[in-house]
Amino acid sequence: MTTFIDGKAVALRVRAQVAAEVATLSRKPGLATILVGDDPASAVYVAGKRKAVREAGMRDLHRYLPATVSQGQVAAVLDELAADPGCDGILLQLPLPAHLDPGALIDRIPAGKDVDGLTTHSAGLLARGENGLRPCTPSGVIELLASEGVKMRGAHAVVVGRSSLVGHPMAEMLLHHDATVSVAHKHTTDLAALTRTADILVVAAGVPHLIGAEHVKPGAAVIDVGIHRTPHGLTGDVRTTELRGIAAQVTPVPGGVGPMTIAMLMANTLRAARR
Ligand SMILES: NC(=O)C1=CN([C@@H]2O[C@H](COP(=O)(O)OP(=O)(O)OC[C@H]3O[C@@H](n4cnc5c(N)ncnc54)[C@H](OP(=O)(O)O)[C@@H]3O)[C@@H](O)[C@H]2O)C=CC1
Ligand SMILES: Nc1nc(=O)c2c([nH]1)NC[C@@H]1CN(c3ccc(C(=O)N[C@@H](CCC(=O)O)C(=O)O)cc3)C=[N+]21
Repeated sequence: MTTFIDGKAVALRVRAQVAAEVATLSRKPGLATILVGDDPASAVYVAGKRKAVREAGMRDLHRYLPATVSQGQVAAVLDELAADPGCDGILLQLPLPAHLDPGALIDRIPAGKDVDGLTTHSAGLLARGENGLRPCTPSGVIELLASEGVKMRGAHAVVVGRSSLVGHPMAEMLLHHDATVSVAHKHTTDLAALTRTADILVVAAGVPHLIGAEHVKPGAAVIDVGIHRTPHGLTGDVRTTELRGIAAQVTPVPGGVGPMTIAMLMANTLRAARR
């Protein structure tokens, strides 16, 4: 039996809880999403985040900047939001146009407002296992595993991908939950041999349909982070239908990790506002 994990349902639960707590606050938390340029996928994601902000009873402090904006102009917007006491969280949507330096811009976000968990400061707190704001997508994956009762302690977790947005923080968080963690990337020599040893397999490679039946140990939990827009709709990095009867749990795309990313962003914004 293979369970399809309903990320949308778990996400709605998290968001309802955040909204209930927001309703008790004397001041509404404010989240600033910053969208630079006209990448259509980014526009969809930011629209989803803004809708969640409104539904949580928070203030939407969205900023749009044209693709031609300079590094200095983006920095000025970030500095203004950093100084604004009504702004509790700042999210700079990635990817940025190629002439901008994302690392330098992200690091202008004060640690207390870093609801995306992507600054050098937040990454350092995660590496040291200290309290801080954590990246939303890997937090959402941990939440999904916990909600399904998947045991992390002592499990062999394999993370495919090592980006600072997903794979790397994912591996660190699984390590903090006492999993034994392996991280695969483009130079991994035999991907299938490694992934077949995984009790928990998190795939964030950005390669459509990379992972199939030949990569999965019977009884494993398989989490598909990948998102790709095709003429036939959204698809992930995992050939999910092949895993029926093999994996114990799999996440669908859409309706798996994506909605959790947005839910954890709401949770992080509430946390940032409380501090
Ligand atoms: N559902 C959600 O909420 C989110 C979904 N995503 C999606 O997740 C995917 C990954 O995103 P992101 O981490 O930003 O992507 P990146 O392109 O930044 O990173 C991809 C990682 O996968 C590794 N990789 C690529 N090809 C292979 C391969 N054939 N075998 C093993 N490893 C490989 C790369 O290795 P190397 O380091 O060697 O180059 C790299 O570390 C994308 O599809 C993205 O759209 C992203 C964020 C949130
Ligand atoms: N600074 C930054 N922070 C991010 O968190 C960030 C980012 N940049 N860049 C791009 C990725 C991608 N991402 C997603 C968010 C929601 C869905 C989501 O809601 N997906 C729905 C489908 C929505 C749809 O696309 O129609 C689902 O999977 O069911 C997906 C992906 C956040 N990212």
